[in-house]
Amino acid sequence: MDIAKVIVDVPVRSTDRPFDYSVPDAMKVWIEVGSRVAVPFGHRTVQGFVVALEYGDVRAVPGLKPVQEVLDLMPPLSPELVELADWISERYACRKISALQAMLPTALKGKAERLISLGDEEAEPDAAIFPDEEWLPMFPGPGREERDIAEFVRGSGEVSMKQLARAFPSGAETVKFMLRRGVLKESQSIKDKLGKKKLKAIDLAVDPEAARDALASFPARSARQKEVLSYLIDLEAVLPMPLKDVLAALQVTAGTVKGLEEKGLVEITEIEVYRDPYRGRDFKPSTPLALTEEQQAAYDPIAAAVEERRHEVFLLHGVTGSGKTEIYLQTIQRCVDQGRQAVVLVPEISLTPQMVERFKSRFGSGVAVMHSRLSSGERYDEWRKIREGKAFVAVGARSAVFAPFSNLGLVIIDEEHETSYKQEEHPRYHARDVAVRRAEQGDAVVVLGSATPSLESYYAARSQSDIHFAPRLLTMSTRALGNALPRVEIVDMREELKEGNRSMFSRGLHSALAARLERGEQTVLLLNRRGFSTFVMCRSCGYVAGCPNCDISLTYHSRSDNLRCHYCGHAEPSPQVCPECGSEHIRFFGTGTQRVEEELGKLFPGIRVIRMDVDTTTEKGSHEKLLAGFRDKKADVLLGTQMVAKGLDFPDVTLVGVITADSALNLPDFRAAEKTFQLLTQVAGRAGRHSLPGEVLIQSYTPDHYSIIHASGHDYDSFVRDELRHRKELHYPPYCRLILVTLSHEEMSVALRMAENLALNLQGRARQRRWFGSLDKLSSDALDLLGPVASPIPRLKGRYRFQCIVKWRGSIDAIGLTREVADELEDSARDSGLQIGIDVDPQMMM
Ligand SMILES: Nc1ncnc2c1ncn2[C@@H]1O[C@H](COP(=O)(O)OP(=O)(O)OP(=O)(O)O)[C@@H](O)[C@H]1O
Ligand SMILES: [Zn+2]
Ligand SMILES: [Zn+2]
Repeated sequence: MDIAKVIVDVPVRSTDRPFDYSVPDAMKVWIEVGSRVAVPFGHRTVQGFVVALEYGDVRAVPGLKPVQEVLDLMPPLSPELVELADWISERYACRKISALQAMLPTALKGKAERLISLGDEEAEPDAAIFPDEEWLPMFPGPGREERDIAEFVRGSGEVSMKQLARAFPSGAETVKFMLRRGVLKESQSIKDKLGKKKLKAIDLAVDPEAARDALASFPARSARQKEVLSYLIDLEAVLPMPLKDVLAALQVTAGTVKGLEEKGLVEITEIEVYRDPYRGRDFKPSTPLALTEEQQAAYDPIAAAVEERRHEVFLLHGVTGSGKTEIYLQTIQRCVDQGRQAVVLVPEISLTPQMVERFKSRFGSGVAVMHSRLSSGERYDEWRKIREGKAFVAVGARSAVFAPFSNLGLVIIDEEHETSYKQEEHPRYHARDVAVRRAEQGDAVVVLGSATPSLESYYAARSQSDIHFAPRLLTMSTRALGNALPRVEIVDMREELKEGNRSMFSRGLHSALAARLERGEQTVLLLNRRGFSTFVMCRSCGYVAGCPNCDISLTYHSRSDNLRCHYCGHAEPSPQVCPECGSEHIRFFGTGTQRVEEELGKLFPGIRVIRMDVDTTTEKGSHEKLLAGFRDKKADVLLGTQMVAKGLDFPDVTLVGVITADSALNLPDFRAAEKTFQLLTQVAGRAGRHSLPGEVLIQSYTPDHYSIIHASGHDYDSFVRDELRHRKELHYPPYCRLILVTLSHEEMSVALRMAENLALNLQGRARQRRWFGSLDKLSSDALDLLGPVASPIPRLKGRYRFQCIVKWRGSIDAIGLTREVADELEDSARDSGLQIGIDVDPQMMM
């Protein structure tokens, strides 16, 4: 008899381990490692995942409960993904169940449902309670209701508690009474949030010969039926086909088909269909381009590793427009030719239709797309296309790293420096590191591509001594189409102010824009909004509208004319007068994209602007519409936030302007300079990509900052040199690794005490193990601790927050130790409402 080890969906720490269940004989063939099952847990039925199967003597384990149900015919996870989940839970100090669930589409997050069926035969309603039919009118009370309920349940065999409540809104008492007496019984089952989409289809019920015979003997008045039948005979090879297609093609009604069905000539069935988010769109097929010499030199080693099925990580450092995408496409082809599959990760915001099109054009319907703007039904179906072997390339955001391919040969991570590859909620994994781990398991190749590689990856490639992985560096320093990188000019905004220009546009940017309008060329304007918000301030007394639950200012939303907190969702109407001093001079501040748009309208009457930001891209497909409009030259300017900086390839864009380059430089984040450099380099790369030369203007209040100077010179190497020097001095990655521990509690004093407690315990234990010490000596194992200090957002959703930062290096198990100390503290403070969050390799320091 088999024993299944199951991780159950009960999100508390004490259940964060496999539980044993016996496997009933009838389920044996269906249960595998990776199966999703329903199991009894306490008094409930919960969903779980089989992480191991063992042969054992079930009789030796008294009280072992059986698996109740196998939820899918094909296990949604492979043994390889189950193993990966285990690695993630250790690497990122998260629960196993949350790692497993992160791998699946939400549609498969089943929840228990209570089902009611008729009870034992003996408990059948007896005559005393169920009055005879003729007496019924005289017994309108519980007896009658009980009979009706029993009939209702008998009719469907099994009904959910919900259905029952809907049919008998006031019958709850009676149902309870019946359950107690055993007339009804309750069971639980796991129900998925979403099913497969089914469509009515039509098929011949007899073989084509017989159908043809029937056709010959049809009465003349059934012309319509005759028409349908001969249509079906002609298309016999593609049956069953969707019923609605037949109805539409022949302009007949369902009644006509029904007639044929009654004659036994056709049958109506159901077929499963995939919800295709790109349905009805034509993708022009594309063929491989002849590679340039530089591309070839980068392509060869990647292709060789793929060919030899050898695990290797490459860092493809190629300037904007160097043709990285073509290399991705051709290496994927190599991988697919071997019968293996490929995953392409793209940051969520650059997963534009233009990007998807490049892959669909080359690989057609073999491409599955996974990102959060799809409906959950579409996402589920794209996922199934992969699981069922109908797709061989998955293009998607972060979570596509879990695409359920059976034989993954290549993972490409475009814009590998993007912080969005780190998930900011549980499980806090980094898709790049997960990809490397997954590729290691299956002898697959990883390509990290970027014009501005993250310092972590670049340093690892250069020093070949990193703890995560040591990629091989491939460099492309020229553009594929042979044109030069655009000329970049820095504009000192302090000078502008001195000379009396108070506008947000410098004179230089103004005249460059005017020239573009004259020549009919296009402009991309970037507003670096990181660090900016459109908050409401009183100009008389300085009052700023803040969130009552969090220590941050509220953001103004013009659409709804209200103020909202981006952290807790609190919303309130925007004030007409200042609540502090009563002044009417209260209005929203900060350089929002809307204000830039207004100003543009004033400076250049009639200018056509497409604005792209969180406000204009919330609707499904809006992103795409805006970009298509710009491509079709329906606008002179594309104005937006980070979204406009990445991946866009428009031939007529000859000017890129950055409104304020340095808004993010002063954020409390040690990566502030790196992010500024990356963003500026990326957006500058949008200009002059084709035949027309490009020009870039960067407006700045700190024009001497090295991140801005080096971005203007397209000088990645110098930037890295300067930035690494700072990181080394201050002991930040890549010279060590970080763990951010955040403690929160409703009472400030408790939060602080606990944070101090945690810091002391951590230090003490690190000392015992002789880990605690200075990070100055680069070669040794070491751990250091910063804090506790108040978090950059000191209060969130009504909870006070303190943080400690663990800095560590070497082969010590700092993650394990941090988790151990945090767990103990949480245990000792049980029921006090203390929450501890652990973020390994944090990307957001807030
Ligand atoms: N071998 C080639 N022959 C001709 N054209 C090419 C070749 N490779 C790439 N291109 C073209 O060069 C342009 C830039 O290529 P691509 O967009 O792939 O660059 P990239 O490195 O991904 O840029 P970015 O990092 O800025 O997104 C595209 O228009 C592409 O079609
Ligand atoms: Zn005021
Ligand atoms: Zn809030």
